[in-house]
Amino acid sequence: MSLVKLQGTPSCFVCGNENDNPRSLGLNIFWDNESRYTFISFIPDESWCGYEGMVHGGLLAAIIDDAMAWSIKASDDDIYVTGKLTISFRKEVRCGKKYVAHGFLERKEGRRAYTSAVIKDEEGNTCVEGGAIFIRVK
Ligand SMILES: CCCCCCCC/C=C\CCCCCCCC(=O)SCCNC(=O)CCNC(=O)[C@H](O)C(C)(C)COP(=O)(O)OP(=O)(O)OC[C@H]1O[C@@H](n2cnc3c(N)ncnc32)[C@H](O)[C@@H]1OP(=O)(O)O
Repeated sequence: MSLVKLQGTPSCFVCGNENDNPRSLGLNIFWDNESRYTFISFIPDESWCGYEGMVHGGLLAAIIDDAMAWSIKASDDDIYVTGKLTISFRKEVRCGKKYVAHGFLERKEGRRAYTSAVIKDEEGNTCVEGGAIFIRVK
């Protein structure tokens, strides 16, 4: 496995930088050309919570969305937007613990790109599963 750091989008809530977006989570996105997975590792802090100590599901959806978007972007210069996002929260994600999100491009059909993603904890348990249909913008 050889991970390459992707550039991110400066203004992005997930992968931006604090100069362009002070509210960005500022997460780094990596790409493995062998497995064709994206990798986003993160340790949520208390400001990410909904219920105390439990990370907000909407925020996890944003990370999953980005992990999948970059699995397309890693090999395609076209612009895609999220058309449909599905998500299953299998196990709670806790503040202060380490997690990794992976995104994967399953296939393309016409203007659609079908993707999947997971968030796992350090023990390898799947906490969140996601899927999306991205649409290539004309
Ligand atoms: C200096 C550095 C610069 C670097 C730059 C790097 C670039 C960045 C790269 C990577 C970063 C990624 C980080 C971001 C990640 C987050 C992404 C988001 O959150 S995006 C925001 C949320 N999404 C929206 O706001 C979409 C809003 N919706 C729309 O705009 C339209 O509805 C759109 C474009 C999706 C479709 O509209 P139509 O009019 O163009 O096309 P129609 O004819 O409706 O659909 C085209 C095909 O797509 C299917 N389709 C459309 N919507 C669908 C849906 N919801 N589910 C399934 N299929 C759908 C249709 O059935 C049709 O399929 P048939 O061609 O007939 O086979």
